[in-house]
Amino acid sequence: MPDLENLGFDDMAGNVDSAKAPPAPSPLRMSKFTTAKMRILITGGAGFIGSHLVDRLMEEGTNEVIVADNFFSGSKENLKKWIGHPDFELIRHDVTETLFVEVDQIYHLACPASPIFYKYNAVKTIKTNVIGTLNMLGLAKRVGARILLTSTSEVYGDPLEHPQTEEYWGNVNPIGVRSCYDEGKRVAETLMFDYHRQHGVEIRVARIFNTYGPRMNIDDGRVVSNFIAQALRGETMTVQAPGTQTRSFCYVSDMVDGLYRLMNGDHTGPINIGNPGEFTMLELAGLVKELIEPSAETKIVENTPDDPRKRKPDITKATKLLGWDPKVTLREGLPLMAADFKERLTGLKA
Ligand SMILES: O=C(O)[C@H]1O[C@H](OP(=O)(O)OP(=O)(O)OC[C@H]2O[C@@H](n3ccc(=O)[nH]c3=O)[C@H](O)[C@@H]2O)[C@H](O)[C@@H](O)[C@@H]1O
Repeated sequence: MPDLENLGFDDMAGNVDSAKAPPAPSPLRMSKFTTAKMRILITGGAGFIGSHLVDRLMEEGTNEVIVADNFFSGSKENLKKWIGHPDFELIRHDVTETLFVEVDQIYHLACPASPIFYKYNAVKTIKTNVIGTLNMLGLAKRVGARILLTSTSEVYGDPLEHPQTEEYWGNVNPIGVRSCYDEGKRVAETLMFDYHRQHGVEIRVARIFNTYGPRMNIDDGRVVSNFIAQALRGETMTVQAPGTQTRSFCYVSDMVDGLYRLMNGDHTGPINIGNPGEFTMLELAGLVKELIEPSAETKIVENTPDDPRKRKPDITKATKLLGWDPKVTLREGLPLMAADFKERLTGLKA
């Protein structure tokens, strides 16, 4: 039996004994704690998943939300309904620089997530993952905040185990073109557990699997957004060879619910959050044709290096420890995303 506590994993009951008591919030924050709203920082909150999380937290009405985003891939447009709200603040900030705010919780999402975007400036991507996570952990330690990292299924690399459980250590190329992201997130996870063991910081680590839904950048470059945009523009859908590689697609509202439950539950993780429905890229293209644009055609194009051949989360832990399971099927979610893309592409909605 491995020493789970020293590995940083939850035991089967999902508990990790901290080596230390968590750092205490500042006296001012403490004094207001029972009366003030929960103050929550979301790094990357102007992005696709981040902005949906902002909606969820703002709609509760019991939170103050601060978004820090450098707008590399995120957009103010995603947050426009909250700008000017007294409980909402938007800061143009790059997480590779330190940030001083007094908060109770930190959702640390900031990082470009589409392969095209994260490979564009690989050095910046790894700095974001390493220095950005160090900065946010330093903040969490100083103010006694609980911090949640959105890690990724990419920590499993091109997996040799299928489906992937949280105990699988992965098969990752440390020097490839994707390494800035997948190795970057692996280091970020290490930093989270080191701050937890050494300094008692309260951590939560989610491993996010492919997520889709309204508000994704139309030219984001990921497969669901590409296929839908191509189908709606009358272009041919580009299936990267061989087309039999698989992914499991989670609708964004399910993802946000999983992150929220993880943050507010008692388990550090890492916990897989994803929809275990598994599809080949050819099947996905077939669904887009069937559900969105019957005239859409597909063509096979060249793939990129180190593309994982298969990916599917084992969500036993999320179900058991968080009471979470995804509700929206791909058949239900694709038309919802297509409706949003259609509105934006035809300019009906600014
Ligand atoms: O969500 C995840 O778990 C991770 O997956 C993504 O990486 P990837 O799965 O490669 O995402 P896509 O770029 O959407 O590619 C998925 C598959 O679709 C294929 N693809 C992509 C684009 C396209 O036009 N056509 C196409 O067939 C790719 O070859 C790949 O096999 C992102 O890198 C990460 O942000 C994220 O953490």
